[in-house]
Amino acid sequence: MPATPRRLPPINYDQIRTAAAIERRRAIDEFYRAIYGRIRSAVRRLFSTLLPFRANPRAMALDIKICGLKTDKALAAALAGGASHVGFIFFAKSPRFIDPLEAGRLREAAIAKAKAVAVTVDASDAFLDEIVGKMRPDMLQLHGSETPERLAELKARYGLPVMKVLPISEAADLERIRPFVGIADRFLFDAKPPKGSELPGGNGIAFDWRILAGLDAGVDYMLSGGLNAANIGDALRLANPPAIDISSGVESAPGVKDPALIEQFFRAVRAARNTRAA
Ligand SMILES: O=C(O)c1ccccc1N[C@@H]1O[C@H](COP(=O)(O)O)[C@@H](O)[C@H]1O
Repeated sequence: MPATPRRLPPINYDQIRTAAAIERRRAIDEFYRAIYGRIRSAVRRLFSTLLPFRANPRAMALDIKICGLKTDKALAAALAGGASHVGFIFFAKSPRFIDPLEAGRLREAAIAKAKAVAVTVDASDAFLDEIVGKMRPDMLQLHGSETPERLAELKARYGLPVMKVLPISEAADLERIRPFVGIADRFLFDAKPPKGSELPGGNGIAFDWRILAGLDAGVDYMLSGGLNAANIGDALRLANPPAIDISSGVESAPGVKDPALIEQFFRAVRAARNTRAA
């Protein structure tokens, strides 16, 4: 009997096309993986070269807040000097108190130049509503005994960043940062007010800046309290803060800002920073 010719299985072109497509995809993936790997190592090499320059983020920018502004001239001097923040005081007993509507008028000049900060002390919701509505601050400074819960409440209510003030006189006072970490957007360290003072801030009193030298570099804060043109060099050298805040040090009398003193303060800051950079 003649052998029945063996029939070859039909060619499955779909299978061949699929296998070729898979192979092509694999080759393309391989190619991109190799390129991606090279780019990643190049970027890593670049960053490790730059790392020493990133080691001290505080060596770069310095925010400067001029606080307790009440006049166009003082505000103009603060902006001309390069203030990053301008502060308005909403504490009735302060000689720097300003009406929210007037602060709202003044702050217009600062738009796109400096952040406008509303300084409040254990203010009620009603007063804060008025301040936020009339002045439209970029940030709230809480200079009273506000709790972390109150901070969270205010952040949710107004959608604004909050700066919590902590009075400092000894290293142990820095422990009070803890409950506010992750809630406060920034801290402001001020001296404790003298006994009997009606003002929680704006007293022109400094604390020992060396206390801040060992602070974790991740803590963002403003150094405040008794700063002036004569001592700012020492303050920057001893604490190396990311930001500074000044009020009575640029006044000719309580609540009276002096544009010439504001200019002099900025000059002193620049001189101190140039000396340190040299
Ligand atoms: O300045 C005030 O009158 C004031 C009132 C209530 C709360 C805070 C106040 N001022 C803040 O304190 C700092 C430090 O002031 P200084 O430089 O020691 O005079 C000031 O910048 C305000 O943030």
